Amino acid sequence: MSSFLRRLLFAVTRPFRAVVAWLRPRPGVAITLTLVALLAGTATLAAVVGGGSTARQPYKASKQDEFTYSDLRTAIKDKTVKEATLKPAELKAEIELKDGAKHAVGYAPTDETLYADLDAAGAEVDIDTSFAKRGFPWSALIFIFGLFAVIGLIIYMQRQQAKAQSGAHDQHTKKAKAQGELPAVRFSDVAGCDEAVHEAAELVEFLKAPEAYRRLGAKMPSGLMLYGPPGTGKTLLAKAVAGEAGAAFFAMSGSDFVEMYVGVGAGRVRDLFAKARAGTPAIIFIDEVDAIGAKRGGGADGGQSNREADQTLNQLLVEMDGFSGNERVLVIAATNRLDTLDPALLRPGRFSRHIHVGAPSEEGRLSILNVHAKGKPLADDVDLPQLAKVTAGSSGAELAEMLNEGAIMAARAERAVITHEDLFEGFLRVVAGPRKASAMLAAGEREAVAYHEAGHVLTAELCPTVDKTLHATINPRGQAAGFAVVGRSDRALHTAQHIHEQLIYILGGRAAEHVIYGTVSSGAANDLEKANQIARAAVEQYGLSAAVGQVVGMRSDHAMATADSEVRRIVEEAYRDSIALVEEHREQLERLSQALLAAGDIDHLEIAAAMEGSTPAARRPNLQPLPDPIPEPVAEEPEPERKPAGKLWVPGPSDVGAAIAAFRAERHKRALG
Ligand SMILES: Nc1ncnc2c1ncn2[C@@H]1O[C@H](COP(=O)(O)OP(=O)(O)OP(=O)(O)O)[C@@H](O)[C@H]1O
Ligand SMILES: [Zn+2]
Repeated sequence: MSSFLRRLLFAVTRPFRAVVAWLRPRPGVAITLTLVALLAGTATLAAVVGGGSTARQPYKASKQDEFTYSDLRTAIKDKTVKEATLKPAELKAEIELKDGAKHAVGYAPTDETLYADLDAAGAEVDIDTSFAKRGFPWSALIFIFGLFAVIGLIIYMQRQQAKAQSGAHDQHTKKAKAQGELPAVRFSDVAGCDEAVHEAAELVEFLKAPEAYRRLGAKMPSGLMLYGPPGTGKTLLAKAVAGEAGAAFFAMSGSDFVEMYVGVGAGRVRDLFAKARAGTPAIIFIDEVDAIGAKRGGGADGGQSNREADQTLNQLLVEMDGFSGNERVLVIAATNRLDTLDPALLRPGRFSRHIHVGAPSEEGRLSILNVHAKGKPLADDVDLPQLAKVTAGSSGAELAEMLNEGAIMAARAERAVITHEDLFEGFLRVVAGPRKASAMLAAGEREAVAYHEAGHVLTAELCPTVDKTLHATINPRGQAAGFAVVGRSDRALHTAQHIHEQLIYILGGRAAEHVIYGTVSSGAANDLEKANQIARAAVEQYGLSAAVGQVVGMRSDHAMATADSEVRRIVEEAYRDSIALVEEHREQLERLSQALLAAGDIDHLEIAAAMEGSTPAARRPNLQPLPDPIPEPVAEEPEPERKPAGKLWVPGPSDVGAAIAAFRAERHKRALG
């Protein structure tokens, strides 16, 4: 069989195979459908045989046959009919006269005596019930058509459902499926992960000039695995590889393969590779590869979806094993969790090259901000290096989103440029969600939240190894009633001193509530949980407890009891110090909470102003001396009429400060009235 024929056959039988594949795991549906089909088929057949439904047209004799109905009646009367065959389906009688002449004649459906009369006239009468020659069996055809329509509809609905589940990826997928795109993305668009870019660049050389490598016997790697936290630019990097190499980009997500019927996922893999091979050089990008490439067998969900994933994974491995090393096709897969992948995927010849795409460093964040700030008019007060500093822990996607949200804020306010305030609001939206205007807290609650957040801010200011608060708010956002954004630095300190201070800060909110009200609200439970986690890690992972010692991972009852009591001791000591710090700086606490109550949120300059009067000498002896807590000299612009009453407003470094102050005063009024 020629390959064309084979392909034709494949294409023609595809819908049937899809139906069968879909029905195979659903025996209930299959049996029901078969029963319905059998019943309906029998009913149709009966209707057709009975001839009940079709309107019958009397038989019309041809021109040559002049024998008419009245001739037949005459022949009956004369008893000259030898044989007669009645065909009620066609309202036709076939007559053989005794003289041997044969005729066909039509009769009326109302003619009920014809049979009896012929019989009485001594003719041999036969009734032919066959319907072969009657009109086309439309009802049967309509029925079959309807059956297919119903099956089609069921399948269509299933697909729609699967599509809805696989969500946003699908549109993207469809585009890529139709034909590989040639991305305009370049390596210069991928910032903050130079090592990953460097490694990927090698493969671009391979794709561009394979001969140079082949001459030396080098084989093109068939797969590249990108791994790292979400939003760090894995998709972007894969696109850039395609863009740099001038390769067609075919993208699919692992979940697209799985939420299909058994066998369809594997078919999609086959299609994808066939398309890519037809248009080399090509990049096949499989996002969320863990959806199909998770360790086989012992899956958590066990059942159907797993079998489907296994088939899809097998097909992927088969396709990759089929690479001869001459195809200029590179498969790039991305995952957040390398450790959950099936080892078969990571073997040489498959995804043997792994590139880590990690969360960006401060320097990396700055270059990502620069990339995405292109084409966005920024106000003079925007300080990208400062933003890179305060966004520690943010991914590239979050930074891009922050700039975008900032631009939206500026556009909404009909500003020509994007201000620092816009960007910071954008940042808060990304990390905590939009401000909840509807979820205003009751006055009492608001005050408690203000003290709580002020406690965090205050203790952070007083602890030298804890990063200082950049922004604190008691305006509910996302899930939180209030929170403090702390300028996390990238360093991970795990000294006893750092952990002690970190705990003082985390428990600072509870400490403030305790000092002011004597009780602690339920909203602070989360802090306690976090403090316990950190203390446990200090004891069990970092070996920071003398009583437990340097043994990691011991499991005796006694050791566990000792560890528990050590965790409790560490947390309690921190809480004690936290309360002491808050009590000693009650004045600053009051000023911070007053500022929060008045303005809703305060930034690092306002915090610095509220902290005035706190001196290193006033701090606990077990804390290191602090540097000056005021990070920047505060400008003294006299603009008293714009200040909201009773609030610590310190104008920012540029003239937007006035506008923000007015905006804040307005909001303040709304919040109170
Ligand atoms: N390193 C980076 N440089 C520039 N932009 C980036 C970077 N990382 C992320 N972005 C921005 O974030 C967007 C989303 O990133 P991308 O989809 O590549 O992340 P991902 O690592 O594939 O995420 P996921 O694991 O969720 O699939 C990109 O289109 C880009 O605008
Ligand atoms: Zn808290």
